[in-house]
Amino acid sequence: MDEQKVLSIKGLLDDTPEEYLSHKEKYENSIRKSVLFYKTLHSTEDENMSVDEKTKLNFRNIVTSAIFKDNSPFMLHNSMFIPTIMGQGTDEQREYWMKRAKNMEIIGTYAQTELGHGTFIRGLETQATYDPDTEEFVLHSPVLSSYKWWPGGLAHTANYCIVMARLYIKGKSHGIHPFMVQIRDEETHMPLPGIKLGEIGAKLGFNTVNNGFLGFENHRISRDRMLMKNAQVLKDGTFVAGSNSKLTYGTMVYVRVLIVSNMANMLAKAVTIALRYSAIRRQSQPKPDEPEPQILDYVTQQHKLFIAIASSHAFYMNAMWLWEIYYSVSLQLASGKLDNLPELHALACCLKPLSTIDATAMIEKCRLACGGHGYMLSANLAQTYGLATAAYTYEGENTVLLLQAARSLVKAWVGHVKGRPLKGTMAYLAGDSTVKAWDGSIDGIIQSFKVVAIRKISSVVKILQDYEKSGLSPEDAWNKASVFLTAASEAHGRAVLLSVYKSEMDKRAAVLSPPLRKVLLQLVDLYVTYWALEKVGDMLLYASITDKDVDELQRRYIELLAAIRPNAVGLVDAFDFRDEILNSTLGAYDGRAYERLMEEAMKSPLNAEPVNQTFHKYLKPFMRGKL
Ligand SMILES: CCCCCCCCC/C=C/C(=O)SCCNC(=O)CCNC(=O)[C@H](O)C(C)(C)COP(=O)(O)OP(=O)(O)OC[C@H]1O[C@@H](n2cnc3c(N)ncnc32)[C@H](O)[C@@H]1OP(=O)(O)O
Ligand SMILES: Cc1cc2nc3c(=O)[nH]c(=O)nc-3n(C[C@H](O)[C@H](O)[C@H](O)COP(=O)(O)OP(=O)(O)OC[C@H]3O[C@@H](n4cnc5c(N)ncnc54)[C@H](O)[C@@H]3O)c2cc1C
Repeated sequence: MDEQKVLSIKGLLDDTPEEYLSHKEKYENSIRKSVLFYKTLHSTEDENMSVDEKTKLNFRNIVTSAIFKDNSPFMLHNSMFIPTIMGQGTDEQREYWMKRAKNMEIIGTYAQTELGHGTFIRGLETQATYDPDTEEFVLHSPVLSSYKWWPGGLAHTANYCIVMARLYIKGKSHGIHPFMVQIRDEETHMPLPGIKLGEIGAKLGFNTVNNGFLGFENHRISRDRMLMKNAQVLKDGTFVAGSNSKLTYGTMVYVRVLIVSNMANMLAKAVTIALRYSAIRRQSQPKPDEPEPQILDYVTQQHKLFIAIASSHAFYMNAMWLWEIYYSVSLQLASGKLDNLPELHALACCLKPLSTIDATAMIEKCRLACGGHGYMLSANLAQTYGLATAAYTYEGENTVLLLQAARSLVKAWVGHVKGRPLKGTMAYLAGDSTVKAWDGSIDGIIQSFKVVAIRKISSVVKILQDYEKSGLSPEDAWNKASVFLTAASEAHGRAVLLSVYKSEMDKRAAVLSPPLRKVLLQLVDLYVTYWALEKVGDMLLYASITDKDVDELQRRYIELLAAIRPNAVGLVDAFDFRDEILNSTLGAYDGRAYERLMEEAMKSPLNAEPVNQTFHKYLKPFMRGKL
């Protein structure tokens, strides 16, 4: 990266650590850094790029911005505002709005969630009522619960937003559709008439994303502001429905795919910090006549951390694989072919939850593996956890998405039993679900995970059918069985994660140098063995593993940890995060953790003076019995 760009990254550094800034200063500082980031690191497309190149550039920009500035007030502009224009706008609307959005002439966000509804999109209450006399939509928030609540950048940053609102024409509801709405004056940045804007307040994390609220008081927009690729409203108010009402949900599928890659990146950052720290931290004296060992030499420490390296690789491989599927389905949708959309939706509904569940848990484990210093904000592990755990909820709360995936799995299984062919990533459900003898090879274990998924899906379908036979409605049967429906989805997702990681690594292994191939395949082996041990109950129940096999698996796992240990630091160095990006006292490349901890401590405002003014004001009188 050229020096100019490096200098600009240094500008991303905070002279005063963010934790000592006020809520307002944090936001203002983040705007400063986001502008700096965009001016230097954001790659802009040129006009003669193909759609293919433009789409992939946008994907790269989002991933880069996530690496460099994952809690920027501009986050939604790139990750949802632009993709919605691309996915939901007509050619003419795309032409006009993409230019303005790409050049950052306008800054947008995506306003769907309301105070009263986040998961249940069909329950959204913001109204867009068509007025054929003026050829306008009247946007209105009828009740408090209909206020848009959460959109990133909405509070003080964006001047435009995509509003997902319920379309009414002549009193009839036509469902939820996307509307391009200017919310602030482009010159003064004041909220436009009939628009109430504000910030929703401090959060567990993401405190510089500027999440806001938005209420409408009969605010009018012209007809051409409804994004009309998938459904149209003609001048006279005729509604023309799209081929599939779920096409308006397209941006969410796109972001779910993005999130899988973002989890790979977040986990890579956290394990780089924790592992580098574990290499310099020495503690305890197991052997009296020897120096204190690196904590990285404790096998329990390796158990905490090495799986995070492998998981980051697994999420990355799955994300790239899923992105290719998303991209090909998007091209099919463009030509009106919808039949692969359900599978893409189900895949995203599995991989987004599993990658966020695993990454969140493993980032927390990285923090805990650093002992007391992991608890310092200057370690940047708590903040990384805060960012990752948000993804459990946003873009489709994980339980809800796993239930969505279960919907597809149940349909596929019932169809299979009736003789309908299974396809794509569900084809394995038609496979043999009896395991004669445990096969401890990597492929054998992955096959066992597929058997577990088949058995869990078939057994939860049986529960559903028994409930319905007993007279329960399908909805009540579904709710009663929902714990095991999510378990079936998780099993399917686990089987996909494992098999895709293995197959994608096999594809790449051929071109790797033998030493690199050996190390990367050790990580695949570790990942598969780790999960077989984590899910040993399922293996015992469905995959004929014996206690002897488990004993062998445990020994193999221990040997794998030992084999990976010599390359562990090299493996996280290979993630190649600059210190400015890790932004961690514990994870810097030079390993000077103690010096950095002290340097950061001295930046605390409290250390500006040896005696704080409260001594004379409160403590001394108190201790002298005078308060
Ligand atoms: C790098 C930086 C990081 C990226 C950084 C990103 C920062 C992000 C900041 C956060 C932004 C947000 O959160 S934006 C807001 C995100 N909100 C959400 O994701 C809301 C989640 N809720 C939903 O998606 C929906 O409500 C859902 C749960 C799917 C239910 O929808 P419905 O009720 O309309 O549909 P259902 O009745 O359940 O199902 C009807 C049928 O529709 C199908 N269906 C449902 N959704 C579908 C879909 N998306 N695509 C295709 N098909 C779909 C189902 O499979 C069913 O098919 P059949 O079974 O065949 O009938
Ligand atoms: C950091 C962050 C950033 C966000 N950014 C944006 C943004 O930019 N734009 C935007 O529009 N939104 C944004 N959101 C909102 C986000 O999309 C919603 O929070 C999310 O969709 C979940 O909806 P909810 O909050 O209403 O939770 P709920 O749906 O109320 O979930 C609460 C509980 O109810 C359960 N539940 C709900 N429905 C069901 C069901 N059918 N079956 C079983 N259990 C159910 C859930 O599993 C969960 O345990 C953001 C949220 C966060 C945390």
